[in-house]
Amino acid sequence: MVGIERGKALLDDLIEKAGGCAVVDGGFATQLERHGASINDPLWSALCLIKDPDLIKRVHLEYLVAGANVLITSSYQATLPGFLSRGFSTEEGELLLKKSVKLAVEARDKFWDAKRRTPGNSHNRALVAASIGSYGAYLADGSEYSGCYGPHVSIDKLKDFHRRRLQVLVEAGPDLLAFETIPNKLEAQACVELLEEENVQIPSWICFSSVDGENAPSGESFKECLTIINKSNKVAAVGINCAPPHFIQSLIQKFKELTGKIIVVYPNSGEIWDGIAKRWLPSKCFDDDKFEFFATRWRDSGAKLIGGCCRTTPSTIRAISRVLKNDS
Ligand SMILES: C[S+](C)CC[C@H](N)C(=O)O
Ligand SMILES: N[C@@H](CCS)C(=O)O
Ligand SMILES: [Zn+2]
Repeated sequence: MVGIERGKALLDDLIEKAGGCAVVDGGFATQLERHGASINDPLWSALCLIKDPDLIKRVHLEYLVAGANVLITSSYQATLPGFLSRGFSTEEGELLLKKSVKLAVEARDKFWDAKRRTPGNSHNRALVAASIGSYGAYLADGSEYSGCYGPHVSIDKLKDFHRRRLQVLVEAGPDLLAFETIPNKLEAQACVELLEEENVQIPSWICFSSVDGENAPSGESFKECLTIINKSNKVAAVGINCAPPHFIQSLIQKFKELTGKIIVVYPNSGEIWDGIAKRWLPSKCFDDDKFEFFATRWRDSGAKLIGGCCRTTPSTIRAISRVLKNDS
C-alpha cells in the first residue's frame, strides 16, 4: 500500500481502534486565550507561533490528556502573506508553518511515548492534522462565515493563495490535512483541484461552516459542494466545523445522503463570531453536558470523527471522549 491509501488506512485504523468513532480536539485558539494569550490580531491563533510556541505545545498536550485522537495544528490563520506583512522573509514564514506541524508532532510523540509504556494503556497514537484555514480566515473580516469573497476572487486566485502553504505543510510531515471553515463551493473546488495538481499523498478532510443549518455560508447547497468533493480520492472525510452544535444532527443526516466519505463534525459552542468587533457574541449554546449527550447521537447518525471548535475546551473533549469510549 502506498501514498494516499496508506494514509487512509491509518485513519480507518484510528477510527476502528477508537471503537468506531474517534475524537478530534477542541477550540485551539480558545484554549490559548484561556491561558492568557492575546490573539486579537490578523494572524489570530498563529500569532503564538511567533510569540509563544511552548504554549502551543502545552495546549496540544492538554487536548491529548483530555482524550483527543486527532490534533489540529496551529496553522489555521498562519499564511505566508500574513507573515510577510509582519516583516518576516519567505524562508522565515515557511519555517513558522513547519513549526506548527513540528509542535503538534512533538506533543503527540511525547504523550504516546509515555502512554505506550503504561500497562493497560487504552490510548491510540493520535494523528496530526495540519490546519488549512479558508481564504476568509486569512482576510480576518469574518468572511469564513459569509462566503462572500466578491467577484474578483477566482478559482485561480484561491488556488494561488493556498498552494505554497499547502506544499510547506505537507513537507513538514503531518498525517492529514484539515481544510477548515470552507464557506463556499468555489473554495471547495479550489482545494480539490489543488490536492490533485500537487499530487498530495496524505488524506484530507474538508469542513464547511454553516450559518443556516442547511447550506454552506454562501447559500450554496451542500449537495453542490459535495458533488465536487465526492469525485476526489484525495479527500477522505468531509463535514462541518465551527457551526452551532444544534445544526449538527440534521447536517450529519444530510451528509449521509450526499457522500460515502467519512463524516467529521466539530461544532463551536453556539456563540456567534462578530467579525467586525472581533469577539464572540452570546447565543444559544451547548455546555459540556450537552456535548456529552449529543456526541453519541452524532455518532449514531453516522459521524466517525467528533470534536469541538471555537469556545470549546479540553473539558468538552473529555466529556465527548468519555461518553464515546464507555458507550462503544
Ligand atoms: C474562526 S474565526 C473566530 C477566526 C478569526 C477570524 N478569521 C478573524 O481573524 O477575525
Ligand atoms: N482550528 C482553529 C479554529 C478553526 S475555526 C483554531 O482554533 O485555531
Ligand atoms: Zn472554530
